[in-house]
Amino acid sequence: MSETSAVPATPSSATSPAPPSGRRGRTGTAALSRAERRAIGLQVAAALVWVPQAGLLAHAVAGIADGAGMSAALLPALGLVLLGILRAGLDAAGGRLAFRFARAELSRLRAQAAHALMRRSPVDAGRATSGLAASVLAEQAEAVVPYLARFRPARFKATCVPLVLLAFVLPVSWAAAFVLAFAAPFIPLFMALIGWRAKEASEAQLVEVGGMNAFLLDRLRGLATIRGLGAVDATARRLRADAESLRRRTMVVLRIAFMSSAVLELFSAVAVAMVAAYIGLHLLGSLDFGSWGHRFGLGEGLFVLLLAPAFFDPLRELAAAWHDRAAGQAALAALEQLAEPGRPVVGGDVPVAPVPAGGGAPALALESVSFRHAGTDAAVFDGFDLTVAPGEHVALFAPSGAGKSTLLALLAGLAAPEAGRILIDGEVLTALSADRLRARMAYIGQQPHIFAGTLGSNVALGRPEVDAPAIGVAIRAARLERVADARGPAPIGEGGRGLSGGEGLRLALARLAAAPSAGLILADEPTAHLDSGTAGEITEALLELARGRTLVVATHDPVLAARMDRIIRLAPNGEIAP
Ligand SMILES: Nc1ncnc2c1ncn2[C@@H]1O[C@H](COP(=O)(O)OP(=O)(O)OP(=O)(O)O)[C@@H](O)[C@H]1O
Repeated sequence: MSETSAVPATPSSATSPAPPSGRRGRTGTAALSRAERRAIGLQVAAALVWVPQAGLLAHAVAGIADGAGMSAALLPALGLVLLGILRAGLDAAGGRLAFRFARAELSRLRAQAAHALMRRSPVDAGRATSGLAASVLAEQAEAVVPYLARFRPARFKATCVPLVLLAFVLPVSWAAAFVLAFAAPFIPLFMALIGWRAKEASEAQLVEVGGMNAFLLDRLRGLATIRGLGAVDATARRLRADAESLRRRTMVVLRIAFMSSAVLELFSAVAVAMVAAYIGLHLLGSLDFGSWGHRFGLGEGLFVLLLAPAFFDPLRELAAAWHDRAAGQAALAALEQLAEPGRPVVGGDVPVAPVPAGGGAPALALESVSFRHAGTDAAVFDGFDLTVAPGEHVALFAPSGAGKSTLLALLAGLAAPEAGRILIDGEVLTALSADRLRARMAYIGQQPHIFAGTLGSNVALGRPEVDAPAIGVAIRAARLERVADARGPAPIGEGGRGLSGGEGLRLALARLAAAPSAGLILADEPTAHLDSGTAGEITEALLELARGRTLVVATHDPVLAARMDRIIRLAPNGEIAP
């Protein structure tokens, strides 16, 4: 644990997204919701308006051909226009509804994944890297919208609209219906075959995009180290190779998408041409079969001919949206993976009211605590016991890897012990009590995270009760006045760029100073990597702030340890050394 900072640890802040509704499965898009059903229903209705339109058109042309004159076509033309307006309206309304539904669903899935990420323990090594999480949540997740707004309505239209049109063609000519019905299954068949390849290619492409984003973000963060090691060229080469590989994968996805539409166009063009040839020959009297024993006229023939291309329209639409399916499903899978619960922090769901100052210094007790990190066999603690009196200052003094940071994480409820109990002020740390108890703690990590912003905003961290005078007091308590005077309102760079290590730690102490309700301070090696003079100043400031509070400090610094009331020596196997 290294990036948490000295703030009262309240993961379930007011800004946390609500827990997922559980209305559906985790990526739950299998069943249709009411909003989606309505959107699809409107789009299907819009497609079916073509049936009366085709009927009117065929009737008007047949009338003109029979010598009824242009005036007989006026009424059908008016009907055609009105139906056209209705069709456009239904289509637009259905499209808008589907888009709105898709955006709402995407927000829900994003909130669900963000919630799961937030709930995942910082000691869980399986947690997605921040680059990957940012890439999935911000970029890849967008592929869910065309999948829900375009592909799914298109799939429903492709299953029901052709059947309805067939029901209108069949009474006129079973031969024309047969040609359409025969050609139709080839299209989904070939598209499915191509689709499997498309899905694979699209998933590989998404993995590549995610990997490249994660790589880029990590390298940007470590730019100074890369420069220091003279690895700029190697990093640039790797990035270029990644970009080239991504280009190749994108081309594969596009090639497959083009191929699927070519297959569709081929089958639909052949089928429509066959229907047209059949109708023409039938009208000329050269082909007598296929019309239930009677010869259909120009009107009926034209009606069937107009329905034939419309029969393939939904399939064409499905083919156009086919690529959305692969990308959308891959994005849903990525979001689902982010939403995996993993190893959660204890609690994290219970809203906590602000804790009034002066709650007192709590006592601590660990009773037979056992813990091992996920994916490791060796237990860091096995039946570990410890008690700390209220207001006591203790040092966890141990060599590297003995479990000091893990112990602090357990005390903060950032991970649950496998066995045993942790009591804070006599209250067992459980999912129900953790948020409340955490609101009385402050945590100073080895490298406090510093956000891009002013010094003051970094001290306040959005806490409404930390106003300008409180920030001033906190800055003085942490002995940061010199930095504050020099900086004024100038922003600090992200990650503390422009601040020294000691100043960064003092900023963490200022955050602590602005949290008077935190009766328990957990500090993880606050003097590590500092020169002895700065370490001494940090020690003094910490001790001053910890007056009247319980303090647990993990350290290998004998000078800091000597200033505590008690030193607890941890052996490398996580036991208290004699
Ligand atoms: N997230 C993690 N996943 C798996 N193993 C971990 C994880 N964090 C720590 N460990 C392992 O658990 C053991 C205790 O680690 P911990 O960080 O608590 O030690 P520490 O005493 O704080 O060390 P240091 O002084 O170097 O910070 C080590 O063997 C470490 O390799």
